Amino acid sequence: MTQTFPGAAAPAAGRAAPAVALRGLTKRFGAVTAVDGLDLTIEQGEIVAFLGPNGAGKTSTIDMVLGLSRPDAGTAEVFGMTPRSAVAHGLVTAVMQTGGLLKDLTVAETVELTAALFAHTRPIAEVLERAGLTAIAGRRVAKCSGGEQQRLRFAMALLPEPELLILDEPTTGMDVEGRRDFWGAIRADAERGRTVVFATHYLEEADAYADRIVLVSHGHVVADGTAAEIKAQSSGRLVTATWEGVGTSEAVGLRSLPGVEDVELRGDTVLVRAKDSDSVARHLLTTTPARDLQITSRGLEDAFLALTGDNR
Ligand SMILES: Nc1ncnc2c1ncn2[C@@H]1O[C@H](COP(=O)(O)OP(=O)(O)OP(=O)(O)O)[C@@H](O)[C@H]1O
Repeated sequence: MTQTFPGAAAPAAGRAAPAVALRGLTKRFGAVTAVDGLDLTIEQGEIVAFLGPNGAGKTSTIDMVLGLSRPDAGTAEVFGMTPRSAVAHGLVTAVMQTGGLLKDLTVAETVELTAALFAHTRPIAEVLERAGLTAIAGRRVAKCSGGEQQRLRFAMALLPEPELLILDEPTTGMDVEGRRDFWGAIRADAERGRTVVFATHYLEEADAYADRIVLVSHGHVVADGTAAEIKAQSSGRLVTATWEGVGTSEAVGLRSLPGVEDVELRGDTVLVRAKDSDSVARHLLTTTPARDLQITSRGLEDAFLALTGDNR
């Protein structure tokens, strides 16, 4: 995808710079290493969930991507430039969890006041519409629900029409309906090609709204891929088949296939746990009398616990 940014440094010849490029990113707070040599590239247009348990280093990483803090080692680049430069160019904005709202203003007044801080913004009516706030534009912030307040922060973040939108645990404390409306607005907006990165510790949110999940634990990336890939990575898949008369020698044969982790026999049923379920299925169907194949993957929750060592 080729994009041009007014006033921004030209991207590397012939190719758009990644939205985010983190190399060996490290942040320490005294004895605590919050971010520990983190490497990550996010291409333009991706919707990425930054998923991890409490204290994994999500907020510390985001703060460095936004230029709010400096790495102790490594580098953070946003669209090929320093984070501060990207923020100054209006290329990146953020929706944070709390703060930044004046309770006595209305929704529209809040957006108008924020717009006055930028040299150029999208029309106010348009950002209110995109954040699903038109119907409550005249409502005082104090009367808005948690979900409506987050959509207001989203509207404020949309004003400079950023290329990259960063959300740090944006739905903490929201009810189910508020979350659904909030993500509905974000997803609809992302269809325009905006890059979206959000930190969360809600598995279901990462699964439902991200194209790609970057799982972090103890300050570094422990898994990276689609929800399905991450599930497969930690626990593999279970291939179950009916194989009349299957015995120990057949089980030993299956066990020797590449990527097979475990084989279990239950009467005429064989259960094979494997990283590469496709090749197991192919083997069973083409070289054995096995039939009634089923392939199932374990849940993202299992993957999360296995990969992060989190014992919530
Ligand atoms: N300003 C700070 N001073 C000291 N320690 C800090 C500071 N900020 C973060 N930490 C520590 O760094 C580690 C990573 O924290 P961080 O907030 O980045 O994690 P997180 O993944 O965002 O967690 P959460 O989901 O709870 O927000 C934690 O151990 C935290 O206590």
